[in-house]
This record gives sequence, structure tokens and C-alpha cells, in this order.
Amino acid sequence: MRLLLPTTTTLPLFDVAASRRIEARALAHSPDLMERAGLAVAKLALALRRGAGPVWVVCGPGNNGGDGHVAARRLREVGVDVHVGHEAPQHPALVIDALLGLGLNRAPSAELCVTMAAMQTCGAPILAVDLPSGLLGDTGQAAGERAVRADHTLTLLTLKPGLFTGEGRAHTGRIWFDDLGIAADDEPTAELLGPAARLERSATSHKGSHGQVLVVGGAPGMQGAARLAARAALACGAGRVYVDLLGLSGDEGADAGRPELMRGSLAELPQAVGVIGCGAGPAMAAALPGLLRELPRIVIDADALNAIAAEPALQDLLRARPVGTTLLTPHPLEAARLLGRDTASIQADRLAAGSDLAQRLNCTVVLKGSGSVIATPGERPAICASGGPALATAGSGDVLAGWLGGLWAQQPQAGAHAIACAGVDAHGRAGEVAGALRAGDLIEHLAAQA
Ligand SMILES: NC(=O)C1=CN([C@@H]2O[C@H](COP(=O)(O)OP(=O)(O)OC[C@H]3O[C@@H](n4cnc5c(N)ncnc54)[C@H](O)[C@@H]3O)[C@@H](O)[C@H]2O)[C@@H](O)CC1
Repeated sequence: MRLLLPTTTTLPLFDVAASRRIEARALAHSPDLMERAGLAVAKLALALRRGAGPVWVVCGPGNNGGDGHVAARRLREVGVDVHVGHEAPQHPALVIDALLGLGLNRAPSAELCVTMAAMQTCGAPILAVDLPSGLLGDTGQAAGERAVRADHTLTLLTLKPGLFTGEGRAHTGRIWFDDLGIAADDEPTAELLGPAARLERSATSHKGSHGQVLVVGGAPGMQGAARLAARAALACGAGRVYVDLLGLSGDEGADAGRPELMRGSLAELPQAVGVIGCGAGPAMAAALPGLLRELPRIVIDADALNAIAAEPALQDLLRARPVGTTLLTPHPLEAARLLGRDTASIQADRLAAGSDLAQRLNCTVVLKGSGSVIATPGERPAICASGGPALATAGSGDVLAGWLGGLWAQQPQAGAHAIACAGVDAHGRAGEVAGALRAGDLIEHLAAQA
């Protein structure tokens, strides 16, 4: 058993169907899985309980409840006061949530919701077994009106995607993992990202060795967005970074705080990595056809995504680009516009929505949000395990787009999927701070850990 995050390696994720197949095969040669699961829960419970009160074990009707009963027995064997039932005991030291796990298949009844509410308000920390009750393992969404918000989740046998995306992270608390001694023998549904290898710089390199980035965006009143992207690309190590501020010419709008940045345009820089759309406004639509036809590698964000959503001819241009050369970074509302759906339906299944969008537009898609999803046609999707609420701040998306462009400029042979995985994970880690974060400071955090 181990605390899972931050992970130092990329890990396989298995949806409910794959987890069931793994479990069924494992049971054939290891029929004591539930004993192992219950023992692991009991061990963690001993470490987590607070105070001298009883451990309250709330068991459901299936094997998740079975794990809870084994844990209760194991705890009693070592002299712990245990209360099993749906009514809260006096001053519990810990709640073990073994109500519903992988088998959740409908909205919890009103009666179960009352039990969940009691768990939530009893004052003790909650340890969820396998999954917080009421949370769907595939999507990270609640099946009904309520899902347990645990302080700890001990997930068993496999890591499920729903623990890491959607509402998952708000419900799991700290995630622990025990594979119960079973090697997962199925095709992973997705990957949980670990950190990418550090970029090495040759001792004889020069700025020409580290590529060019062209940031196109920043309409009047929104130039900060393009500047943040450009500053991020520069901080990432791109050799030269140019900005084309839409609607401005000459030295107008130069970034006085970053004299390293230069003005440039598509005509002068046809081989640059494009980072387009940050704060671009409606002027972006007219610039897009040329950029989509010419630039060999492009990161597309914000108003460029909105322009593409509104114009089928631009979607055709995207689809015509070779796979691996285009990277879209929509937040859920932008993804909804691109798919002609509403935001709730995107969030209901983020892995599926990211993959659907990637297929439709023949692009790599980073569906931003808690547990960003990275999807590319022909690649296994990935979920980002890093990041936190400090990233919910103006400009953090612009910084991501610029950082991705900076990474790509330095790795011209890399495909969009690899760049997205590396950049999104780094961005998430840099944003793991307590309290609020300004996007300008996020660039410095990224640079410090690169
Ligand atoms: N079989 C084994 O040996 C192992 C089982 N494990 C545990 O088993 C769990 C899966 O067990 P199950 O497949 O029995 O599934 P669950 O225990 O999650 O739940 C299944 C039962 O809950 C009912 N149910 C589903 N949704 C409900 C709702 N909203 N309200 C009320 N009842 C609902 C189902 O009708 C079924 O009776 C895993 O999450 C894990 O905790 C793991 O420990 C690995 C080993």
C-alpha cells in the first residue's frame, strides 16, 4: 500500500469493465482477494483514526461492503472498538466508507443519502474503500445528488479514471493504492501522467538550436494574454519568441517588462511553432486560415477555438493537417462549443469528450479542468494527476499554451501528444501551491522546476 500522489511515473488506469476483468481473472488463482483488501483497509484505518472513539464502518450490500466487514473483523482482532451499521456512534475516531464501490449503477436512494450525510457530519475523518460511495469510477461524476467527500481513499487492485478527473479529486481526499499483489493484465483505459524527462541542452547549443515560437493574439484590451503566453514560451527555453498582436503594428504594444520578446508575423516566420488565440478576440477568425495552412506545428487556445467552433471551413482546415501537428487546449465550455454540446455533457464524461473531440478534428486535445484529459487519435488518453485550485486564475491557460509552444520549439521531432503530456503535467505541478496564484508567478514556478 502506498500514497499515490505525487507520482514519479506514469501509471495505468483501468475503467470499471477492465477492473472487473482483472478481478475475475485474479480471483481464479487468488480467492482471498477480499481478505487482502479488508486487511489493507484495517491497516490504513489504524494509522488514520483520530482519538479514542470507535471506528464506524458503514457497509453496503456488495463486495465493497464485504471489504468493510473484513476490515471491521481485523480491527476488532487487535482490540479496536468497532461499530458496524448505518447509524453514527458517539464520537467516532474514523469512518470507513464501504457503502458502494465499483458496483455503483444508479443514483443512491434517499435512505443512503441520509447515511452519507451522517458520515459527512459526524466530525471524524472518512476513509473510502476503493471509491468514495456514490462516485462513478469511470467518469468521476456522482451517480446521483450526493457522493461521499472522503479525506482518504484506499483504491484497490486498479486505479480508476474517475478518481482523478471530473469531480473525483474533490471527493477522494488523499489517494492510497494497494494492488493486492495482483499484476493488472488488461489493456489500460488511460494513463495517469508522471513527470516528463528534463530537457537537456547541449553545451554547444545556441539560440538557433532551441526553436522559434510565434504567439498570435492579444487584441486591444487583451494583450496581457498574448504576453503571458510569450513570456511562458521564453521561460520554457525557446530560442526566439515573437509576438503578433492583432490590430497593432510596429513597436506599439511591446512588452516593456520582457525586452527579450520580439514582434513578428507569419510571413516572416513560417517555420515557427504557433501559439494562437490567447486574448485574440474576433480578429482571430481572419488570421486563422493562413496560420492553419502554413505553420507546421500549432497550439490553439481561447478565441481561436471559438472561431473554429463557429466556422465549419476552419474545422475542415484543422482536419486536413497531419495528426500530431495540432494541439488544442479547450476548457470545458470551449470544448462544448466545438462539439456543439453543453458544458454539463462534457463534464459528465471528460475522457469520452476529449477523445471524441480529438477524433472529430484529427488533433491532440487537452481538455482542461480538474484532471486535464489529453487525447489524440490513435493514442491512449492520459489524465493529468497534478494541479489544484490555485490554477483557477486568469491567465493560467495562456501560460499553459505558451509553455507548450516553448516545449515544442525545442523538440521539433515530438508529436503533439507527447508535448501535451509533458507540458500539462509540468504546469499542474507548478500550480500546486496553497492559496491564490498569479499567472505571472506561475511562469516563474514553471521555470524554477524545469
Ligand atoms: N471480489 C473481490 O474479491 C474483490 C472486491 N473488491 C471490492 O468489491 C467492490 C465491488 O463489489 P461489487 O461488485 O459487489 O459492487 P459494490 O459493492 O460497489 O456494490 C454492488 C451492490 O450495490 C448495489 N448498488 C449499486 N448502486 C446502488 C445504489 N445507488 N444504491 C444502492 N445499492 C446500489 C448493487 O445492486 C449491488 O448489490 C470493489 O469496489 C471493491 O471494494 C476489491 O476489494 C477487490 C477484491
